[in-house]
Amino acid sequence: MLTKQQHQPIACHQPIIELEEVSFAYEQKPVIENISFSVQERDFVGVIGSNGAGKTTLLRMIVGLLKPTAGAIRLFGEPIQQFKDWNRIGYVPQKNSFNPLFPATVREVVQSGLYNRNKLFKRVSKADAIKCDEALHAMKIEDLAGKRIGQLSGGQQQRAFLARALINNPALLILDEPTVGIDTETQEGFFHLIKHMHQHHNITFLMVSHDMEMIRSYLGQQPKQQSGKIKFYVKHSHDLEDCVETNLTHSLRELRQSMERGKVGV
Ligand SMILES: Nc1ncnc2c1ncn2[C@@H]1O[C@H](COP(=O)(O)OP(=O)(O)OP(=O)(O)O)[C@@H](O)[C@H]1O
Repeated sequence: MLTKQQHQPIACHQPIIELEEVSFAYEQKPVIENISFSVQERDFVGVIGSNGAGKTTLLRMIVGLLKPTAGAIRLFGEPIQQFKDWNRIGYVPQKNSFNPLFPATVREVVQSGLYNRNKLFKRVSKADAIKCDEALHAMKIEDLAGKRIGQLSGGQQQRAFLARALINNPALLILDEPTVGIDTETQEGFFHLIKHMHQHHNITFLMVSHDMEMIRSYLGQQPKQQSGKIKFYVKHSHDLEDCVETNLTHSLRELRQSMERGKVGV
Protein backbone atom coordinates (compact mmCIF):
# COMPACT_ATOMS: atom_id res chain seq x y z
CA MET A 1 0.00 0.00 0.00
CA LEU A 2 1.27 3.42 -0.89
CA THR A 3 1.80 5.78 2.01
CA LYS A 4 1.94 9.54 1.95
CA GLN A 5 5.57 9.47 2.96
CA GLN A 6 6.54 7.46 -0.10
CA HIS A 7 5.20 10.24 -2.31
CA GLN A 8 7.16 13.01 -0.70
CA PRO A 9 9.71 14.65 -2.97
CA ILE A 10 13.30 13.77 -2.17
CA ALA A 11 16.33 15.96 -2.66
CA CYS A 12 17.33 15.91 -6.33
CA HIS A 13 20.68 16.47 -7.97
CA GLN A 14 22.71 14.58 -5.42
CA PRO A 15 25.88 13.17 -7.03
CA ILE A 16 25.47 9.43 -7.48
CA ILE A 17 28.73 8.72 -9.30
CA GLU A 18 31.84 10.90 -9.26
CA LEU A 19 35.06 10.11 -11.09
CA GLU A 20 38.09 12.27 -10.56
CA GLU A 21 41.05 11.87 -12.90
CA VAL A 22 40.55 8.13 -13.11
CA SER A 23 42.91 5.97 -15.16
CA PHE A 24 43.11 2.24 -15.71
CA ALA A 25 45.65 -0.07 -17.34
CA TYR A 26 45.55 -3.82 -17.94
CA GLU A 27 49.08 -4.75 -16.92
CA GLN A 28 51.05 -2.03 -18.67
CA LYS A 29 48.45 -1.21 -21.33
CA PRO A 30 46.54 2.02 -20.56
CA VAL A 31 42.85 1.79 -21.42
CA ILE A 32 41.26 4.67 -19.50
CA GLU A 33 43.24 7.86 -19.13
CA ASN A 34 42.34 10.63 -16.76
CA ILE A 35 38.54 10.55 -16.93
CA SER A 36 36.57 12.92 -14.72
CA PHE A 37 32.81 13.13 -14.74
CA SER A 38 29.83 13.01 -12.43
CA VAL A 39 26.32 11.62 -12.65
CA GLN A 40 23.62 13.33 -10.63
CA GLU A 41 20.56 11.72 -9.15
CA ARG A 42 18.06 10.80 -11.89
CA ASP A 43 20.39 11.64 -14.76
CA PHE A 44 20.38 9.30 -17.75
CA VAL A 45 23.87 8.94 -19.16
CA GLY A 46 24.52 7.16 -22.45
CA VAL A 47 28.10 6.01 -22.97
CA ILE A 48 29.22 5.65 -26.58
CA GLY A 49 32.58 4.65 -27.99
CA SER A 50 34.29 2.45 -30.54
CA ASN A 51 35.12 -1.20 -29.81
CA GLY A 52 37.92 -1.41 -27.28
CA ALA A 53 37.54 2.22 -26.17
CA GLY A 54 37.22 1.09 -22.55
CA LYS A 55 33.48 1.41 -21.88
CA THR A 56 33.09 -1.95 -20.14
CA THR A 57 36.28 -1.32 -18.19
CA LEU A 58 34.81 1.99 -17.03
CA LEU A 59 31.58 0.36 -15.83
CA ARG A 60 33.49 -2.45 -14.10
CA MET A 61 35.45 0.14 -12.15
CA ILE A 62 32.26 1.90 -11.13
CA VAL A 63 30.72 -1.33 -9.81
CA GLY A 64 33.92 -2.14 -7.92
CA LEU A 65 35.03 -5.11 -10.01
CA LEU A 66 38.20 -3.34 -11.16
CA LYS A 67 40.35 -0.94 -9.17
CA PRO A 68 41.51 2.25 -10.90
CA THR A 69 45.26 2.52 -11.35
CA ALA A 70 44.95 6.24 -10.53
CA GLY A 71 42.27 8.69 -9.45
CA ALA A 72 39.22 8.51 -7.20
CA ILE A 73 35.68 7.17 -7.53
CA ARG A 74 32.83 8.13 -5.20
CA LEU A 75 29.43 6.45 -5.11
CA PHE A 76 26.51 8.21 -3.43
CA GLY A 77 29.06 10.64 -2.01
CA GLU A 78 31.27 7.95 -0.44
CA PRO A 79 34.73 6.85 -1.60
CA ILE A 80 34.28 3.52 -3.39
CA GLN A 81 36.72 1.81 -1.01
CA GLN A 82 34.29 2.46 1.85
CA PHE A 83 31.06 2.01 -0.09
CA LYS A 84 29.06 -0.99 1.18
CA ASP A 85 25.55 -0.33 -0.02
CA TRP A 86 25.85 -2.31 -3.25
CA ASN A 87 22.14 -3.13 -3.20
CA ARG A 88 21.51 0.43 -4.34
CA ILE A 89 23.19 -0.41 -7.63
CA GLY A 90 21.76 -2.75 -10.24
CA TYR A 91 24.26 -3.92 -12.85
CA VAL A 92 23.45 -5.79 -16.04
CA PRO A 93 26.77 -6.80 -17.60
CA GLN A 94 27.43 -7.28 -21.28
CA LYS A 95 26.89 -10.64 -23.02
CA ASN A 96 24.77 -12.27 -20.40
CA SER A 97 23.54 -15.13 -22.51
CA PHE A 98 23.73 -18.47 -20.77
CA ASN A 99 24.58 -21.90 -22.04
CA PRO A 100 21.22 -23.73 -22.53
CA LEU A 101 22.47 -26.42 -20.14
CA PHE A 102 23.23 -23.98 -17.32
CA PRO A 103 21.22 -25.43 -14.42
CA ALA A 104 19.82 -22.23 -12.82
CA THR A 105 16.16 -21.35 -13.26
CA VAL A 106 14.95 -17.86 -14.06
CA ARG A 107 13.71 -17.55 -10.46
CA GLU A 108 17.13 -18.48 -9.08
CA VAL A 109 18.87 -15.99 -11.32
CA VAL A 110 16.46 -13.19 -10.36
CA GLN A 111 16.71 -14.04 -6.64
CA SER A 112 20.49 -14.07 -6.79
CA GLY A 113 20.27 -10.28 -7.23
CA LEU A 114 19.40 -10.12 -3.52
CA TYR A 115 22.60 -11.75 -2.36
CA ASN A 116 26.30 -11.14 -2.51
CA ARG A 117 27.87 -11.35 -5.90
CA ASN A 118 28.35 -14.84 -7.31
CA LYS A 119 25.92 -16.52 -4.91
CA LEU A 120 23.40 -18.03 -7.27
CA PHE A 121 21.89 -20.70 -5.03
CA LYS A 122 20.89 -19.84 -1.47
CA ARG A 123 18.05 -20.51 0.97
CA VAL A 124 15.39 -17.90 0.34
CA SER A 125 13.22 -16.22 2.98
CA LYS A 126 9.52 -15.66 2.41
CA ALA A 127 10.07 -11.89 2.11
CA ASP A 128 12.76 -12.42 -0.53
CA ALA A 129 10.52 -14.81 -2.45
CA ILE A 130 7.84 -12.08 -2.54
CA LYS A 131 10.34 -9.51 -3.86
CA CYS A 132 11.30 -12.01 -6.53
CA ASP A 133 7.64 -12.55 -7.49
CA GLU A 134 7.20 -8.78 -7.80
CA ALA A 135 10.23 -8.42 -10.05
CA LEU A 136 9.20 -11.38 -12.22
CA HIS A 137 5.68 -9.99 -12.42
CA ALA A 138 6.88 -6.50 -13.33
CA MET A 139 8.92 -7.87 -16.22
CA LYS A 140 6.01 -10.12 -17.26
CA ILE A 141 8.09 -13.27 -16.96
CA GLU A 142 6.40 -14.99 -14.03
CA ASP A 143 5.36 -17.81 -16.38
CA LEU A 144 9.04 -18.41 -17.16
CA ALA A 145 10.12 -18.57 -13.50
CA GLY A 146 10.70 -22.34 -13.45
CA LYS A 147 12.49 -22.51 -16.80
CA ARG A 148 16.23 -22.82 -17.17
CA ILE A 149 17.69 -19.43 -17.97
CA GLY A 150 19.64 -20.88 -20.91
CA GLN A 151 16.41 -21.99 -22.58
CA LEU A 152 15.06 -18.44 -22.88
CA SER A 153 15.34 -16.27 -25.97
CA GLY A 154 17.74 -13.30 -25.88
CA GLY A 155 14.89 -10.85 -25.19
CA GLN A 156 13.44 -13.01 -22.42
CA GLN A 157 16.87 -13.41 -20.84
CA GLN A 158 17.29 -9.65 -20.95
CA ARG A 159 14.02 -9.20 -19.04
CA ALA A 160 15.23 -11.76 -16.48
CA PHE A 161 18.50 -9.86 -16.00
CA LEU A 162 16.62 -6.61 -15.68
CA ALA A 163 14.35 -8.21 -13.07
CA ARG A 164 17.50 -9.39 -11.27
CA ALA A 165 18.90 -5.86 -11.34
CA LEU A 166 15.57 -4.38 -10.15
CA ILE A 167 14.91 -6.75 -7.28
CA ASN A 168 16.69 -4.55 -4.72
CA ASN A 169 14.85 -1.43 -5.87
CA PRO A 170 18.13 0.17 -6.99
CA ALA A 171 18.68 3.90 -7.17
CA LEU A 172 21.19 3.41 -9.97
CA LEU A 173 21.01 1.01 -12.91
CA ILE A 174 24.14 0.33 -14.92
CA LEU A 175 23.56 -1.43 -18.22
CA ASP A 176 26.29 -2.61 -20.57
CA GLU A 177 24.92 -2.93 -24.11
CA PRO A 178 21.65 -4.37 -22.88
CA THR A 179 20.15 -5.05 -26.30
CA VAL A 180 22.97 -6.84 -28.08
CA GLY A 181 21.63 -9.83 -29.98
CA ILE A 182 17.99 -8.79 -29.56
CA ASP A 183 15.68 -8.14 -32.51
CA THR A 184 14.74 -4.56 -33.39
CA GLU A 185 11.17 -4.78 -32.15
CA THR A 186 12.21 -6.14 -28.76
CA GLN A 187 14.95 -3.49 -28.58
CA GLU A 188 12.42 -0.73 -29.09
CA GLY A 189 10.20 -2.14 -26.37
CA PHE A 190 13.19 -2.40 -24.07
CA PHE A 191 14.13 1.24 -24.61
CA HIS A 192 10.54 2.31 -23.97
CA LEU A 193 10.70 0.39 -20.74
CA ILE A 194 13.92 1.94 -19.49
CA LYS A 195 12.84 5.44 -20.54
CA HIS A 196 9.66 4.91 -18.56
CA MET A 197 11.68 3.69 -15.57
CA HIS A 198 13.87 6.75 -15.83
CA GLN A 199 11.03 9.22 -16.10
CA HIS A 200 8.63 7.72 -13.58
CA HIS A 201 10.58 5.54 -11.18
CA ASN A 202 13.29 7.77 -9.88
CA ILE A 203 16.14 5.64 -11.20
CA THR A 204 19.48 7.00 -12.39
CA PHE A 205 20.88 5.28 -15.49
CA LEU A 206 24.35 4.76 -16.87
CA MET A 207 24.12 2.80 -20.08
CA VAL A 208 26.64 1.72 -22.69
CA SER A 209 25.02 1.32 -26.09
CA HIS A 210 26.00 1.22 -29.72
CA ASP A 211 22.51 2.33 -30.67
CA MET A 212 23.21 5.93 -31.67
CA GLU A 213 19.66 6.47 -32.83
CA MET A 214 18.20 5.60 -29.44
CA ILE A 215 20.83 7.60 -27.59
CA ARG A 216 20.44 10.69 -29.77
CA SER A 217 16.66 10.59 -29.84
CA TYR A 218 16.41 10.47 -26.05
CA LEU A 219 19.55 12.27 -24.93
CA GLY A 220 20.24 14.81 -27.67
CA GLN A 221 22.39 15.07 -30.75
CA GLN A 222 25.64 16.22 -29.18
CA PRO A 223 27.71 14.51 -26.49
CA LYS A 224 27.82 16.57 -23.31
CA GLN A 225 31.32 15.37 -22.58
CA GLN A 226 34.09 13.46 -24.29
CA SER A 227 37.06 11.68 -22.80
CA GLY A 228 39.46 9.95 -25.16
CA LYS A 229 37.38 7.75 -27.41
CA ILE A 230 34.42 7.69 -25.02
CA LYS A 231 31.51 10.09 -25.38
CA PHE A 232 28.88 10.81 -22.75
CA TYR A 233 25.34 11.79 -23.75
CA VAL A 234 23.27 13.02 -20.83
CA LYS A 235 19.67 13.78 -19.99
CA HIS A 236 19.87 15.67 -16.74
CA SER A 237 17.55 15.17 -13.84
CA HIS A 238 16.46 18.81 -14.01
CA ASP A 239 14.89 18.11 -17.42
CA LEU A 240 12.44 15.82 -15.66
CA GLU A 241 9.51 16.41 -13.33
CA ASP A 242 9.97 16.52 -9.55
CA CYS A 243 11.36 13.39 -7.98
CA VAL A 244 8.95 11.06 -6.23
CA GLU A 245 10.22 8.45 -3.88
CA THR A 246 8.69 5.03 -4.37
CA ASN A 247 9.16 1.69 -2.71
CA LEU A 248 9.88 -1.51 -4.60
CA THR A 249 6.40 -2.97 -4.52
CA HIS A 250 4.75 0.25 -5.59
CA SER A 251 7.35 0.93 -8.24
CA LEU A 252 7.19 -2.52 -9.78
CA ARG A 253 3.40 -2.64 -9.60
CA GLU A 254 3.14 0.67 -11.41
CA LEU A 255 5.60 -0.51 -14.00
CA ARG A 256 3.55 -3.63 -14.57
CA GLN A 257 0.34 -1.59 -14.86
CA SER A 258 1.95 0.73 -17.39
CA MET A 259 3.06 -2.26 -19.41
CA GLU A 260 -0.45 -3.71 -19.30
CA ARG A 261 -1.90 -0.40 -20.49
CA GLY A 262 0.52 -0.69 -23.42
CA LYS A 263 2.47 2.42 -22.48
CA VAL A 264 5.70 0.50 -22.23
CA GLY A 265 6.70 -2.99 -23.10
CA VAL A 266 9.45 -5.42 -23.98
N1 LIG B 1 40.92 -8.68 -18.83
C1 LIG B 1 41.61 -7.99 -19.75
N2 LIG B 1 42.95 -8.13 -19.84
C2 LIG B 1 43.66 -7.40 -20.74
N3 LIG B 1 43.12 -6.52 -21.61
C3 LIG B 1 41.78 -6.36 -21.57
C4 LIG B 1 40.96 -7.07 -20.63
N4 LIG B 1 39.67 -6.70 -20.81
C5 LIG B 1 39.67 -5.78 -21.81
N5 LIG B 1 40.94 -5.58 -22.25
C6 LIG B 1 41.36 -4.64 -23.30
O1 LIG B 1 41.03 -3.33 -22.85
C7 LIG B 1 40.48 -2.55 -23.93
C8 LIG B 1 39.13 -1.99 -23.55
O2 LIG B 1 38.23 -3.08 -23.39
P1 LIG B 1 36.69 -2.84 -23.01
O3 LIG B 1 36.03 -4.17 -22.98
O4 LIG B 1 36.62 -1.99 -21.83
O5 LIG B 1 36.23 -1.99 -24.28
P2 LIG B 1 34.77 -1.60 -24.78
O6 LIG B 1 34.80 -0.17 -25.11
O7 LIG B 1 33.74 -2.05 -23.79
O8 LIG B 1 34.65 -2.46 -26.11
P3 LIG B 1 33.37 -3.09 -26.88
O9 LIG B 1 32.61 -1.96 -27.50
O10 LIG B 1 34.02 -3.95 -27.91
O11 LIG B 1 32.58 -3.87 -25.89
C9 LIG B 1 40.49 -3.46 -25.16
O12 LIG B 1 41.64 -3.19 -25.92
C10 LIG B 1 40.55 -4.85 -24.58
O13 LIG B 1 41.22 -5.73 -25.44
